[in-house]
Amino acid sequence: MSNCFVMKCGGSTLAALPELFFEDLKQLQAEGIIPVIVHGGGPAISGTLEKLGIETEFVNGLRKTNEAVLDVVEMVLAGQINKEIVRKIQLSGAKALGLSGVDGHLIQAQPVANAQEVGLVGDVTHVNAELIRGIVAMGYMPVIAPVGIDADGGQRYNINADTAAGAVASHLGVERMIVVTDVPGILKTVNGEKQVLPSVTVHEIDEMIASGEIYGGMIPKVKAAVQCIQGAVREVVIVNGSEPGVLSKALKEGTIGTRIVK
Ligand SMILES: Nc1ncnc2c1ncn2[C@@H]1O[C@H](COP(=O)(O)OP(=O)(O)O)[C@@H](O)[C@H]1O
Ligand SMILES: CC(=O)N[C@@H](CCC(=O)OP(=O)(O)O)C(=O)O
Repeated sequence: MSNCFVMKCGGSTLAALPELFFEDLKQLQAEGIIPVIVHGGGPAISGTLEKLGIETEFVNGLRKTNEAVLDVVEMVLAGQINKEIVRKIQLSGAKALGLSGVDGHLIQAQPVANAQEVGLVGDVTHVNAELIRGIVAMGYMPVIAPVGIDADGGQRYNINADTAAGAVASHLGVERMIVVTDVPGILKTVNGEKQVLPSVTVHEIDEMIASGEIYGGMIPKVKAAVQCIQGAVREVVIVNGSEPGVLSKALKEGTIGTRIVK
């Protein structure tokens, strides 16, 4: 789908996204550059778990998930956050349709390799790209919450939103994925100062993970990016959502954020 791009919107930045961000989305759609949105919501999930007195813990960036945690993940991601994003897009005047990976078997998943450690966390095995194409053809922006379902339809899985977005981008065959977060790109300390890297290679990413310069929530982003660009996706750009006109700049000018290229 050469006219589509996948945008992953992180929980870290959702509350800070200015009205202009949604107007930018609408403008892109009007120009025929169609966003397919996959969102996170990690901080909101943690907040609700805390209110409910349910303990939460991360192992290598993945939330340890049991059935009680999964209920909250689904409620917050597919309910609260998904509808909040849909409302904001609709307020900008564009058409959006929210759904989770469960709807129409949109994101099929299986347990991750370290399921014994993290529980009901999923890896994506299949994406119902036809459904996404159908929604886009009807003039709606798909807004996808990263809850997956197994092939039988009996088991839900919590999927890291970066991983889910990367899988959607790969299965859809888009050229670009934009990862919207709360930092202006991948930062590296040069002469004692943090600088945004305009672009990085897979080799540099490996080095930065090994040295600890890429850590925490940036790890699933770069891993999803590296996996994506092995296939049809040409580049992944990491940008800060609160910067004005960030999407247009990333898509049309290429002058913002960090680009991860083949
Ligand atoms: N090298 C790096 N450059 C920039 N941010 C980094 C780096 N390594 C780790 N991070 C962290 O990754 C965070 C973004 O990931 P995360 O908090 O999971 O965001 P999101 O909710 O958008 O997925 C940044 O706020 C920063 O703390
Ligand atoms: C397995 C796993 O860790 N799932 C994530 C899903 C949400 C997410 O990834 O949100 P961000 O993009 O805001 O980090 C979680 O439970 O927090």
